[in-house]
Amino acid sequence: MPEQLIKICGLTTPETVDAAVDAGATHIGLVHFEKSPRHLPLEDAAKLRTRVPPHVKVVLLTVNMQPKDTAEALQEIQPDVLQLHGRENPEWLALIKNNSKLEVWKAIGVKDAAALEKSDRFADVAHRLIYDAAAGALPGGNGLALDWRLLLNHRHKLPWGLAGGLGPSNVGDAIRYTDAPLVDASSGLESAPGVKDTGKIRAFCDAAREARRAMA
Ligand SMILES: O=C(O)c1ccccc1N[C@@H]1O[C@H](COP(=O)(O)O)[C@@H](O)[C@H]1O
Repeated sequence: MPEQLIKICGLTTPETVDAAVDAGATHIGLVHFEKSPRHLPLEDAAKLRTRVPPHVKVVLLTVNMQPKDTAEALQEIQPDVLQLHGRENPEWLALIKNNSKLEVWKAIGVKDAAALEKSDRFADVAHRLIYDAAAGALPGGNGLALDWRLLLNHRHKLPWGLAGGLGPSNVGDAIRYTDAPLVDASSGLESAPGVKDTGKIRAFCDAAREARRAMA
């Protein structure tokens, strides 16, 4: 049975990082994007990063960040993965991929089948695509789900993950319906914007693993 990959994103406190690790998240996400309620200054992100054991991967999420600032963030936080969640183009990803050992993930806002097809242009320059709802008030983290039916007949050219509006009550359906190898959640695990709920983190991880187990 393949391991269900689970990313808990937008963690901002030591308690919630520990809760995600204890609940069995495979990836934890730190957001460095000032407009987000989950934004972490570099110094705070670097401190949280040190709590994460080596078997859990740290994903740094940025949005349209300039190369110089990106280099500084990578140097300070030393993530395992860089998730680009804005309008970054394939050339920009190629530059990062060719100049570092980082895994590079590209978020794709999926509003229709054409958007999904267009994501193929990242096939050679990303290690994974994260399919999210199209941008709302923020480029992501809006709690909006994409139309999962769009994913059903798509031929994935590289590893992928499902994000957008996932929480404890729908992650099982999402996995059963789309067979997503990785599920990624943020606002659905909060009691208020930017405030993660450790009970929801645990329930999300349990539900995701249970759905995968039942499909084996
Ligand atoms: O979480 C944010 O604030 C955020 C800001 C800018 C870009 C992406 C952001 N979050 C990511 O968006 C998806 C979906 O989030 P949600 O579960 O619908 O809240 C996920 O990858 C978040 O990490």
